[in-house]
Amino acid sequence: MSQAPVNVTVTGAAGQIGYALLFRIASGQLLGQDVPVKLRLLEIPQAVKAAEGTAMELEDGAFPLLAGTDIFDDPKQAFEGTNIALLVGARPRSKGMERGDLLEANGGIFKPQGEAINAGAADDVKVLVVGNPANTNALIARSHAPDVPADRFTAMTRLDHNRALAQLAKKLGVPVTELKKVAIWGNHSATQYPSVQHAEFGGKKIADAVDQAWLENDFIPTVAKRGAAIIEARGLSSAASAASAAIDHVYTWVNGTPAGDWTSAAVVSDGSYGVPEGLISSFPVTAKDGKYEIVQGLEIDDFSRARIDASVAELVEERDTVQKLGLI
Ligand SMILES: NC(=O)C1=CN([C@@H]2O[C@H](COP(=O)(O)OP(=O)(O)OC[C@H]3O[C@@H](n4cnc5c(N)ncnc54)[C@H](O)[C@@H]3O)[C@@H](O)[C@H]2O)C=CC1
Ligand SMILES: O=C([O-])CC(=O)C(=O)O
Repeated sequence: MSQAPVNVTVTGAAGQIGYALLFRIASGQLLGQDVPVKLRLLEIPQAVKAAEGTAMELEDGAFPLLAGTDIFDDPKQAFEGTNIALLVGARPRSKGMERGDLLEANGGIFKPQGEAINAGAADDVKVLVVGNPANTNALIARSHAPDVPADRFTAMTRLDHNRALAQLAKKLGVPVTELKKVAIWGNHSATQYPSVQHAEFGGKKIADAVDQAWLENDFIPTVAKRGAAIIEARGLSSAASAASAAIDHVYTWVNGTPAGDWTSAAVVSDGSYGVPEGLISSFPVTAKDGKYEIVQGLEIDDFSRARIDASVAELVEERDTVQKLGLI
């Protein structure tokens, strides 16, 4: 360990995603095998004891890159000096509950966390919001962190991106590594638009290899409703796959996307593709020098346009709701 440890704050550390995520961070998969990390866990007071148990197990892992684990129940302390903030803690959706129902319940969590990030995080802080409704929770946190550059606030649609890759690989009978330029647009919700308009496999266009009916009736709904299908099957929402996607999102943010490909992340819109400025919407993005950037100049066909607009309309609605609730 030659360099100083990177401070990584994880909220909801005693939850199911936390349990899958922390050990992968400690093993070096978040930032790289030569980067020591210090964990700062945030939980609500009732769950601090459980977080302490997880911290004991982290200790028992004897991870060479783990420089220590601290536990807090106060966001101000948890985000002090943090370089990477993973905002996981929220109330998960239970059977039959829609994301809209969660806005009010979760909004209150993300305001104080945004304020704490603004007050105490390191200058280079990068924030990933996982807790649902992730895009709008990120919007709330960001609106209470006016001193932090807008491009440091992101929400997770990498799980949707990975789900799309998996479905396409299965359909086409190719490994996921062959697939390029798949994109998730819009909200991390059932309205999201998983797009293959520009996607390729082995140099060929995916849109030419699958029929439109399969895309519309099978692929898009399967990816967009996968979260609900996992809840139906497991009785609990996705956890290990969500943790894995959070690792991918941050690793890519820090280490970059490969040439000739992109990934998907919800980032603050600059007005690109008609998405209102300031909304946190998923786009195809590249990462370079520690920055995510929206891929520019893509031609958007009519089918894609309608799907993007529908999901963005939902984001506008969520924004208007939290505005009315005084959360932004
Ligand atoms: N963006 C995405 O792709 C995905 C998002 N999710 C979302 O991630 C969130 C977490 O999921 P799970 O770990 O399964 O939930 P969980 O219920 O197992 O854990 C949530 C944890 O957050 C803690 N918590 C609640 N309020 C907090 C606060 N104010 N500060 C710190 N911690 C707090 C709880 O005590 C609990 O330990 C949910 O909102 C879920 O819907 C889940 C899967 C995918
Ligand atoms: O649907 C949920 O609540 C969990 C989630 O976000 C997902 O699995 O994509």
